[in-house]
Amino acid sequence: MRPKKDRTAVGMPGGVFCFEAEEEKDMSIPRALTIAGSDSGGGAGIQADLKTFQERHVYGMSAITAITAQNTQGVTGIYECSEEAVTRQMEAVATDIGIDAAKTGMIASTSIMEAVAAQVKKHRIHPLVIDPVMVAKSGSSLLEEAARHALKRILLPLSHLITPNLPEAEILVGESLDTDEKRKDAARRLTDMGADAVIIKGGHLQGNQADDLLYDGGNFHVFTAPRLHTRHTHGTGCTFSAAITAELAKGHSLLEAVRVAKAYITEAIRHPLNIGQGHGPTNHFAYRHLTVTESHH
Ligand SMILES: Nc1ncnc2c1ncn2[C@@H]1O[C@H](COP(=O)(O)OP(=O)(O)O)[C@@H](O)[C@H]1O
Ligand SMILES: Cc1ncc(COP(=O)(O)OP(=O)(O)O)c(N)n1
Repeated sequence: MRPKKDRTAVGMPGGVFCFEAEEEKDMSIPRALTIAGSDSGGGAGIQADLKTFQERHVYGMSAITAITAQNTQGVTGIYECSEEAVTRQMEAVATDIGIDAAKTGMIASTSIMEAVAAQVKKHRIHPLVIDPVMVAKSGSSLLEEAARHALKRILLPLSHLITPNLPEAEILVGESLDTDEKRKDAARRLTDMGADAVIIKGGHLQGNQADDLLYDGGNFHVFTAPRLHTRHTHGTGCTFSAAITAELAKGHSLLEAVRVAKAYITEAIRHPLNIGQGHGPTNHFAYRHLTVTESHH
């Protein structure tokens, strides 16, 4: 929710920066907040989220929950922020700038989840996308074991959309999800636990497709894409949930937001940057290139 008092902004008419000092304008650029961990390698977490917001033409803000020392090969250190630090970051942006949509990423402990939930309620932050980050693809745990239940109890009921990957969905419902029917049932159960909608991502599926299953509380929708054969998939989940959040911040429907986000992440994986020696990051320039090319035809 945005604060009621007048805001001022430097404008971006037509996507071009404009430095008009004499007249302060409210250009109403959508604003999105990411509440997540920092990835020093720039591939996942806060960095992926802010890059995605920027590419989707949304003003990005951050509340950092933890600092990770991380690169394309793995995580070598995790330094959690205090509850007060997280609270103050959220309070600062909510009371001044305003938030049209927010997402969470790595929130490692129950106490930080509680601090985040208190701010979400206090400032009526909505829509909220919960990416229930548990384990990095490199294998490092990003969520304390004890906090898995807290995630269901504290964050899930606040979510407009929860975006588990397959292993995360299996942990949340406590069983293996090796068929379409089981995945559908899991999605229904996650909405019963309090999420408005659920998308079980298909990046970890076997086979030639990376299809994502969305349950919007009433109907199922499948967002399809061919599986791209690359090891450069660091930050795919963060990028995808950030793209959904950006489109929701613009006021788009959930279905439209997921449609755009699926196209964005598919292109970001299709054109790897080949950065680092391990699992390289998604390419945030790829979709821009695609849309520019499209507009010339
Ligand atoms: N190899 C791939 N080819 C095409 N799409 C992929 C691939 N890996 C992941 N995706 C897509 O990226 C998004 C993030 O999914 P996933 O990788 O499962 O999340 P996470 O990073 O949380 O494990 C989903 O839309 C998924 O279908
Ligand atoms: C700081 C931080 N947050 C989240 C993740 C997990 O990112 P994800 O998009 O799920 O992709 P992988 O890193 O698992 O490839 C992270 N690694 N670091």
